[in-house]
Amino acid sequence: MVTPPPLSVSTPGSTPGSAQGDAVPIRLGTRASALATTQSGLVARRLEELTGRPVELVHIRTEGDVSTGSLASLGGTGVFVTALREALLDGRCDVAVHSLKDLPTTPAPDLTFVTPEREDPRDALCARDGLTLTTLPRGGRVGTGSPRRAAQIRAARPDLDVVDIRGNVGTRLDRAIGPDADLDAVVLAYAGLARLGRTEVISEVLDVDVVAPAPGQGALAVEVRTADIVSDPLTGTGKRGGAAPRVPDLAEAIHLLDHRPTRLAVLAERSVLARLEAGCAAPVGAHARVSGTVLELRALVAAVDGSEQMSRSGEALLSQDVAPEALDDAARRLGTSVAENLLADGAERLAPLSTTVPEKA
Ligand SMILES: NCc1[nH]cc(CCC(=O)O)c1CC(=O)O
Repeated sequence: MVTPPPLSVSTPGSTPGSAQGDAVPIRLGTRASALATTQSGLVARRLEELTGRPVELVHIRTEGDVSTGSLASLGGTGVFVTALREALLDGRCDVAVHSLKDLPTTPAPDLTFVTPEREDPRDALCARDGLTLTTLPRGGRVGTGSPRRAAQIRAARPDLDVVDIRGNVGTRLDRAIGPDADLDAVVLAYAGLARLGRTEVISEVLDVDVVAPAPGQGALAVEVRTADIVSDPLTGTGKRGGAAPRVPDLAEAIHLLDHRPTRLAVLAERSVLARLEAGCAAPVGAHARVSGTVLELRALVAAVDGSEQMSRSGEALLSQDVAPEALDDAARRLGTSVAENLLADGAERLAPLSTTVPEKA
């Protein structure tokens, strides 16, 4: 993927062997929610281990945090992401950590991200009294802000009343298991609960064949300025104006954070979304995994009312003797072809795939 620059670049304020306190700190941009700061904290620890430099967290407020409108009405694409990317591009931070599923599939100019090893990508039912999707009472109320989850819950249990909810993980959990709970259950990503240390609230981890996860769910994207990690082969310096990157050993650390099987799986999943021209608020699920030398993918489009679903699967052989870029291309082609099969089946009839609601300024 990226070529690490030479390691022995000297920087003002950091001589080799100097104490960590003298080293140029890495500034890591993060949203302020509990989940975001937890995820950023995990990446910050790894970066400190890999570089020996201190990592400073820089808090950035995004539209997704400020708005109280429903997630679907926000239009999905990029609500949690734009402000972090602006902070990276204007130099307020050097690294940004996103939940990959919140990242639009359109590449961001001048930015590059890697994906550390993914958590369990499945969704989790958090119900009162340990109830499961099969034991919830008839007409039970289940909260989710996600059209994808709503569609698949309704398809599995047409009698349930699916309620649109918003808020951070803690707020949503309170609706089902708090003292003032007004719902029987909520559906959340397993990964978010695991990172927050809250898996005890889960009453059932939903099988991917019952509720297909969001493309990229459970994975993090660690994003940097491309110029900071692509070195000029002649001078060993960053490409931007020939200047050395502000943090010289960031490139190698970023390279080491990348987990190839995760990267291939999420590339395939996100290529489904890209080919369908669907946003993260569309009722589209995709789950890919590397099994031996095979990349397996299943993708689904669902009618939000639960009346119908279409799914298609495919696999790609991962030859060992090709360049990483060729494997990336194979993963993308797999996602594209599975999406084209869904379109050929008439998936567009089931759901409006592209969200046309513009982002608020
Ligand atoms: N859209 C909010 C969001 N973005 C990422 C996660 C969970 C962590 C992940 O999927 O990696 C969540 C919360 C949820 O869906 O329950």
